[in-house]
Amino acid sequence: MQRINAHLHSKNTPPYVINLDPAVLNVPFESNIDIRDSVNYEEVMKQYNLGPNGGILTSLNLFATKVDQIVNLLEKRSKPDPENPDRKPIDRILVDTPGQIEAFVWSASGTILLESLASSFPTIIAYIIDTPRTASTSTFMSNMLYACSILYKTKLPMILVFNKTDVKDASFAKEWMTDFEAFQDALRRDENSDTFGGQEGFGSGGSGYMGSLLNSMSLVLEEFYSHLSMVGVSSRVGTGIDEFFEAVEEKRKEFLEDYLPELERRREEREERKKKTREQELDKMMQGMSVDVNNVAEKRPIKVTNDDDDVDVPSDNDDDDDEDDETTREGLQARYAAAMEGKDEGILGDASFAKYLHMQR
Ligand SMILES: Nc1nc2c(ncn2[C@@H]2O[C@H](COP(=O)(O)OP(=O)(O)OP(=O)(O)O)[C@@H](O)[C@H]2O)c(=O)[nH]1
Repeated sequence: MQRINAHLHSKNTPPYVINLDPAVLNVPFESNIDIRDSVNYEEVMKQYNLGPNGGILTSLNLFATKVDQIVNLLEKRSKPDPENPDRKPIDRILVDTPGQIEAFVWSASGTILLESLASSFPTIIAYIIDTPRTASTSTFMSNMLYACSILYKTKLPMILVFNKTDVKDASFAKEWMTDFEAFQDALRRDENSDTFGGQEGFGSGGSGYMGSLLNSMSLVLEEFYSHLSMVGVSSRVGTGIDEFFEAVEEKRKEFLEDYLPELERRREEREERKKKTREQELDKMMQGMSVDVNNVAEKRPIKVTNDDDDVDVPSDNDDDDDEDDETTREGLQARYAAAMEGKDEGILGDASFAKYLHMQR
């Protein structure tokens, strides 16, 4: 983050920076929006009696309730400001996610935040890999599987960024991703020397199980590699950063050409599904309610205390009965429809979020 932020500043195109890691102590760059300003991670852990990961997840959930405000702000900042013509509109937004990848990728709030961003801006995932720790065939494969799961979960264009190339060159990774035979050779080497997990891993050569598993997985991943861009960088030294931005540009085009139409199709499908469920629920609810209303009306007639008032008192022989019921039902229907669409903040806003939090706990 610091390196790409500094790079963009040096090109005189400062980015808009968002920090989504509630647990980070210090960040060596300035954020425009910082989750830590809105949510106190330690307080969240105390109040909800959570451990570190639960604390991060709940902080993200709390922050996700502000996503509309954030996207509105970003949209405003990405256009010229007539009141402040000297201010340059932002053209890049950097979002730093928590190191605990699963807390972001597999949580409802992570999905909400990503989908909201992607529905307003071309959004790209950069998956940062610690190259020296990915040099053995098994750690490489684990990393690729993780990246693959993120790609399929987020359905957004992805760049694999092999970092720390000042310590270990990433050419081996490129070779393994493009040449199946080269990976096979490396696999055989690791198998023979009993170094499947590399320095930090484990030795399990001899059983043949690991070898054949990795072999099959590398075949499966061939298709996955074809959808990715791969760059080697050193954040420390600054090498490969230009290639990183070239990959970003390539993926931005891909987002607009391939992902955006797909995103819109999925959104329409979801809206249609939501509408159908809403109508079905509404129907069920109104059926139940009209039964109740009739029961109550029969047993307890409305008590009129002031005869002078022009009150329409329903009675057994009142011809307007059906029409009145219909009007009440329509009125209620409209109000419930509004509430279920989330237009009535009072009914669904906080209550549904409280329920959601409860479910998460
Ligand atoms: N040698 C070398 N070290 C690096 C490089 N980039 C980062 N580091 C070191 O790797 C460590 C972790 O870097 P961070 O930037 O904190 O990593 P991060 O991905 O933000 O970590 P979390 O999001 O908290 O998981 C630090 O000690 C960095 O100095 C690099 O290009 N080369």
